[in-house]
Amino acid sequence: MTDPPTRHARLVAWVGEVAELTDPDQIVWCDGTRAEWERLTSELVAFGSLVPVPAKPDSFLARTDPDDVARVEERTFICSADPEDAGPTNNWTAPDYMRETMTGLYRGSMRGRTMYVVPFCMGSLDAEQPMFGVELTDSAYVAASMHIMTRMGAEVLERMGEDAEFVPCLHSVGAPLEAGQTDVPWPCNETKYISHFPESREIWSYGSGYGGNSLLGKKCYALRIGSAMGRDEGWLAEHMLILRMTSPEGKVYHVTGAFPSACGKTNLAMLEPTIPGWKVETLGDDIAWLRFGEDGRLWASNPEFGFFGVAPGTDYKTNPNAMRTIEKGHTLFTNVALTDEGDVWWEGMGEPPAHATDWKGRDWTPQSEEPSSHPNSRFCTPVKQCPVLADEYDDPRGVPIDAILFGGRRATTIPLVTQARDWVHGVYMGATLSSETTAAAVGRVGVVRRDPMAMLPFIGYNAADYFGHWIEMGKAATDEALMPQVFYVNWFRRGEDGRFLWPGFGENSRVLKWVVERLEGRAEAVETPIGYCPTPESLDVDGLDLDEADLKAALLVDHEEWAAEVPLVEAWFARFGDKLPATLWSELDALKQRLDVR
Ligand SMILES: Nc1nc2c(ncn2[C@@H]2O[C@H](COP(=O)(O)OP(=O)(O)OP(=O)(O)O)[C@@H](O)[C@H]2O)c(=O)[nH]1
Ligand SMILES: O=C([O-])CC(=O)C(=O)O
Ligand SMILES: [Mn+2]
Repeated sequence: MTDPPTRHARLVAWVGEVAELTDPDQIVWCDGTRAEWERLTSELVAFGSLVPVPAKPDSFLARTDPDDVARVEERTFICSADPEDAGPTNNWTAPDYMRETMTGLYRGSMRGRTMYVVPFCMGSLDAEQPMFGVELTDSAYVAASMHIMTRMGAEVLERMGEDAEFVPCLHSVGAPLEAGQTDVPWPCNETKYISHFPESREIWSYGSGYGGNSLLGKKCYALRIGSAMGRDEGWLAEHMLILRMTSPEGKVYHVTGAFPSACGKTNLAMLEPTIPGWKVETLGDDIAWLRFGEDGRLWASNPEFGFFGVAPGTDYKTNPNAMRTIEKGHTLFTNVALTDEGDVWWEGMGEPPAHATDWKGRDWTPQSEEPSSHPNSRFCTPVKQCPVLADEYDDPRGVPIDAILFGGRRATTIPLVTQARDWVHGVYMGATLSSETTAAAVGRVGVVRRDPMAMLPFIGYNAADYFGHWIEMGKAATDEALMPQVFYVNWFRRGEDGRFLWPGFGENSRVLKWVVERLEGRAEAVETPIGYCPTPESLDVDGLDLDEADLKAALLVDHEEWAAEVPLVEAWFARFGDKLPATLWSELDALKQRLDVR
């Protein structure tokens, strides 16, 4: 075996230990070059794991095992020393027990395969303290995806020097190959573990090749381990898009938005405003790290280098900038359909082709009973290809945040937009956020659950402590007026006939405009029991073909619906016992008084 291309002794020792345990045929240190990308993708094509997408330059399609299509929340663990530190919303297992169990699974698990060493950095390499990680994986699909999703390779290794801190991320698909055994296109294991050790800042993943379970810089590091780091160090790791909005007068605002998986982050981040003179630029579509700047404001940066976006529903009408991003090629698609012309297709992308090959590799026509693409099918594409990417995407400081949006997918109750009265009320809104479940995680779809700050599956510690940390961030501000204003949005309210009341997508720029005008103290609002809501006149609906009754219904604060919400919030808060910050109970009490319920 060739010498490792680094003098980082701890890294070399760890790679050696893992190789000893997992027994790969060879070790490849990834350098992140174009040649390496070509090698990885052509090998994957040769093995049948990737199919070329000839209609798009340098693009490929992966079809996963039909049972390995989404994050597995049931199999995701926070292995803190004390179970209290995982809290009631996480699966907890004692770290020693988890290490023993998974060591058993990893023993020989890379046999017959290559172990890729992927040095990566979440966020800018020029940060004061670059956030390094190293992923060891036996999946070439993961190594290729990391090329897109992260800053990685030889330059990262170089910057790590001889002793930089890094988060060790171990990943195996759990499918060793015995001599003579032929491989399958998508190796994985029925047994899956996505484990996090917040105290030692380590990630161990086993059995799944699907992005959310295997691209360990993303949800595992940047959110679960990141949130635990943020608790200890005074910052926030959040499931948020970041965008810049420029008004016709040239005033610039930065907005983050926390919506649960498959609830509209990527779409809002790349939005094309329908109102004249306004401009939106993208900074991030999934994860934001929020830190105080020297000016006392909260600054947000996106630690990722690629988009891992939901494919279905994406087209030139809904998200033209995502289409333009993938049109440039260099994109890995997962579980979408392939047309006879050699292009990708999915539900919601214009007219269906007369014939295609579906995500399971079967013939598909518009008459087929099943959709052509998995509802959680994805595109993985470089941020740099986004035509509306803001220049600051690589600025280690990020951008100063003016407003934070919380949002969910709720058919009822939650109005189009509500402004919080103050920071603590905003934290209450986030802590009680609810949404219908989606295909982004394995399990039933369409069930309403609390998803605090859209972080339910991603908080790496006790959610009650996390709420406390949010409240503390407000207190830590030199002046609360410097903190972002908080808004609660819902693009997904439905009429009695089941259709969406609000057109959404580009039209959401109208809501952003109201948000900006509230920041400027210009837009009108009515004070309701749940916060400040737009008057129908204060929302710019010029040129919008929208029924007046629908608009009213989208904005409605329905007393009965909110009264019905109260016991659900009570039950949710009760789960945290004494740990729940008392101020959140006070917020609920005040709401009950305003609603006149007891
Ligand atoms: N009706 C409606 N649907 C939307 C809107 N925005 C997004 N969607 C749809 O919701 C689904 C998910 O949207 P995304 O923007 O990919 O959601 P996301 O939050 O980025 O999802 P993850 O990447 O899983 O975290 C897609 O099918 C979109 O077409 C909207 O404003 N209105
Ligand atoms: O993590 C994933 O699998 C994809 C994603 O962005 C999410 O589910 O929020
Ligand atoms: Mn997304």
